[in-house]
Amino acid sequence: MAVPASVVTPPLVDQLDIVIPTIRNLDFLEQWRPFFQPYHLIIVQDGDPTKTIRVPEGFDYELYNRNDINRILGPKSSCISFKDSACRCFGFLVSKKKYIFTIDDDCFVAKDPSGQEINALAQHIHNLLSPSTPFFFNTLYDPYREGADFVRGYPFSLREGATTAISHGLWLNIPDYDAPTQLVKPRERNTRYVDAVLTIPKGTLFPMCGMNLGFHRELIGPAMYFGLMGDGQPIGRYDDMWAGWCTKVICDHLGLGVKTGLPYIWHSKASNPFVNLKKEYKGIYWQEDIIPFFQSVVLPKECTTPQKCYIELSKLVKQKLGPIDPYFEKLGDAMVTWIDAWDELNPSPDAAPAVKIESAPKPK
Ligand SMILES: O=c1ccn([C@@H]2O[C@H](COP(=O)(O)OP(=O)(O)O[C@H]3O[C@@H](CO)[C@H](O)[C@H]3O)[C@@H](O)[C@H]2O)c(=O)[nH]1
Ligand SMILES: [Mn+2]
Repeated sequence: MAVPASVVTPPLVDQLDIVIPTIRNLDFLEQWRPFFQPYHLIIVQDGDPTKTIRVPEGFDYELYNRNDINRILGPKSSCISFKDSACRCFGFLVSKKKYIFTIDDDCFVAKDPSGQEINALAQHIHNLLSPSTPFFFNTLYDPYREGADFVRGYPFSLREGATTAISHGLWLNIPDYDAPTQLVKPRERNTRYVDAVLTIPKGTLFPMCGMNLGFHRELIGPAMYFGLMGDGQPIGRYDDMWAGWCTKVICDHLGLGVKTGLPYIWHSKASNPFVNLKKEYKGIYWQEDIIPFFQSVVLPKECTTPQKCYIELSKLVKQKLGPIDPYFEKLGDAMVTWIDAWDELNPSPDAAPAVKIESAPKPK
């Protein structure tokens, strides 16, 4: 007998948090209510902490503003950006769940070509719970998808695939273009719905956008730091790019998979290209050196956890990118602070307690 929809437990409902960075209101949640309501939200309020962000009724959430970040992290709060969507990584830090889905507050429910509303969260969960194929490219796309498989010539020894660590979704309407592209193509809209999920091959970097992103927090969360951006920093809007480059080289090293493609969201708001250009221009120039750096990264085999990989990467960032600009020295140090904060808030089960637990008073 079919189980009524009302009693079907949504997938990973107790193992996944939804992280939303915001400087606006959260009315967009009304459209996502059918898909998001069963899940716990972590809202990271950026900008003025005295501003009240209204959360629609009926959602289970925790909300953190800058005062909370400073209170919880103390001096380590210096690694969390202010006045940039990079602040979202604080939500990754304080979550206690196995998976994260992060979405921007100007991203709405999109429709597939049949007119069906897309449950982006469900698709990310499917992507994360099914293997990736980073070691050998399957030309029929996702072989684990209903109605597809591995094609002739695909080694059987590789068909088990790799555990998926990241699921990178895309956007209809406003594409995530950089400022120069936005300036020359102000009216371009993405209307192309490509019904595919691809594994990004091992050894290949990609420009990770943070607006519609799922990841396995336990496997790669420590590397999902969105860097030093926004207020007081020489660069902005490279938060997700930085996290994507760091996580991809670490996923490659640890044998984890990264997927891109479905699901689509409807991205509604084009940010100001002139403001974006001011934030991005150093990144556009620096990335011509940053990319070759990440392409050259080789992590030692002793780096068996994302934390160890990340600390090793921070040393290389300072050593190899520091000569470009003192910013990278600061960023390398902030990467270490991030890991310290991660380990403080997420002590591993076999680690010594983060704080000394006073021995219980002896019975009289
Ligand atoms: O100072 C800020 C600015 C924004 N936010 C929140 O972050 C997301 C994204 O903001 P927005 O939609 O205005 O910017 P986009 O240009 O569309 O974002 C793309 O560029 C990346 C920026 O690095 C971002 O991840 C991409 O999606 C919204 O939720 C804002 O409310 C903020 O917290 N602080
Ligand atoms: Mn946006």
